[in-house]
Amino acid sequence: MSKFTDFGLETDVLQAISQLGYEDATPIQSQAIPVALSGRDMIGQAQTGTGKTAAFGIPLVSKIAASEDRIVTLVMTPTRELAIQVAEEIEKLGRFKGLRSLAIYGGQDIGRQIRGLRRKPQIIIGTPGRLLDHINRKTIRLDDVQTVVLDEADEMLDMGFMDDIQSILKLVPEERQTLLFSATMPANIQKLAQQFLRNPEHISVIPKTSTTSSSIQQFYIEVQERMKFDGLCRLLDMEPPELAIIFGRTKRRVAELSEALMKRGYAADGLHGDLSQNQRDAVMRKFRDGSIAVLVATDVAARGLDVSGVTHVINFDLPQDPESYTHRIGRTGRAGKEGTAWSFVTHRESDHLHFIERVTRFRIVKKALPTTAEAIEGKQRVIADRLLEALGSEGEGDIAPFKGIASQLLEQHDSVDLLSAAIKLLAGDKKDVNVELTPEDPIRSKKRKFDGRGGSGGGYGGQRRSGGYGSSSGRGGYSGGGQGRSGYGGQGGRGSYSGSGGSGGNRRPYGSDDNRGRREDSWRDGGTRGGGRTERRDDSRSTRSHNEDFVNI
Ligand SMILES: Nc1ncnc2c1ncn2[C@@H]1O[C@H](COP(=O)(O)OP(=O)(O)OP(=O)(O)O)[C@@H](O)[C@H]1O
Ligand SMILES: [Mg+2]
Repeated sequence: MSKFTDFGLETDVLQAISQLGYEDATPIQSQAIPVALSGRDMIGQAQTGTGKTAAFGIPLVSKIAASEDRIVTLVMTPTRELAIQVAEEIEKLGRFKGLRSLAIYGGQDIGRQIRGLRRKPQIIIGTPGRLLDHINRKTIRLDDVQTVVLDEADEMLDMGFMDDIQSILKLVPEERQTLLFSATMPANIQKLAQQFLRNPEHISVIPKTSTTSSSIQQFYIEVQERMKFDGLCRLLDMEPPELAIIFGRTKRRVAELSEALMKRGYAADGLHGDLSQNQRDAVMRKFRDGSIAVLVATDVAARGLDVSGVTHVINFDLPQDPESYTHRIGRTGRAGKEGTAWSFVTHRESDHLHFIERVTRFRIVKKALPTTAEAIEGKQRVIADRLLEALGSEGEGDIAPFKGIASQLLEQHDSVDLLSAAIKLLAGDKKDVNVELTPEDPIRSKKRKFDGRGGSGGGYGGQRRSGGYGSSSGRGGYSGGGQGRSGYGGQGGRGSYSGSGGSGGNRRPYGSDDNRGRREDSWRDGGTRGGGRTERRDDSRSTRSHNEDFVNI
């Protein structure tokens, strides 16, 4: 564990860190910041939610002179939401130095971005497609870039951004520093690193295998496909989340599911790649400010998103890969908080679940589908709490104006009957509202060679936290005092596995057996030439994008 003052950072940067509420560096920050400051290339791996953004953000802002008026730093992220979020954190870190950063992503008015570029930002945070658009329009030049960060690099490859990343990096001077960060390090990352990084330092802060404390409790429920929706409603009723993210496999699935939840009275909305960027931004805003409690999303929300207060992640559909599972559930249990992850597994998918368990070395505990009685009880508990809250601690609250009618009603009716009727109304039960979901096929397990002993072939970073925050076990055990946000614990071994179809660094080939295939953002992010999905490319892959199945997040 280190103090931020140990790194010899400027006062302006230290002030920004303290304003963010960070007291001590997390383990990945402790290890990565000095290396990144030294100018070396680096591969950084640490669990979800442990502060990787600041681990590269702090050295980035430290290295840039306030007087600089060229683009000297380029950060690439796989999704638009992540570009926005990382840009916000970097903006905050560079604020007192007066640095300027700009997010560049598809779906946003390019004119607005061009105006932003006139402010001469030193740091650009973008998705590869739109970055290339700007490069081609000559609105962005990369000749002066000294540092490149690839956040969630494996995901960018999976989304089909390899060619774009290569084209972009070719335009960045070879004399540069390249940093690559992710929570998971599948095999294709090694390949990318070999190509683009020079003698990188590997920093890996991942916990030892453990069956004990974890900040994320993980459960699965075996359920028939047609029972999933009712099961989900029962789960949400039994264990009402503060905020929950529910992952569905495809855009259609997410659209149907979010609509169905709304019909049943849940404060939900959907996030997927068929929405306009304005709609996507609006949904994220509502989720961040708590006006919706349930975000239903495709894997577009699986990576990097940091929303505080997410208590539950629910895999309505299992993800294709163990990495995806790790990233999805990592949307909860962040920055020292606890979280719960549930996964629905159809009978035919149980092998796939066990594959995920084996690779990630998570313990995912089987639970029964909540019963209707448990759901009702959970819901009633919440209503009872709301009633008591309205009553106020002194028994007064703001209820005085209602007392007259309450007394009148009580003269005519039994008090228990009356209160029961009030609870029934508050429950707003809409379980008779008819909803329809198109059934999904079970996911097909694409088992890969798995080597649980760990090793050089791309160590897999599990999410399991051996010591949790404030742990005294494990290197990097950390205990935060005071009012700041506290840190992290645990470090250790890892397993590894290697992909079978990893040629060209893409683990998800476009073959017909893969119902995920190339993902939406890779098409959309360049979409300034008419906004269509296929405009950007005329190579053979474009044709596939006509098929919804290949463009589904
Ligand atoms: N030193 C720190 N002390 C307390 N909180 C921190 C610290 N550093 C970062 N955080 C907070 O931890 C949360 C997670 O950080 P971040 O999003 O960078 O995680 P990450 O490791 O990139 O996760 P993911 O793998 O999901 O992308 C954020 O809310 C961030 O503000
Ligand atoms: Mg991150």
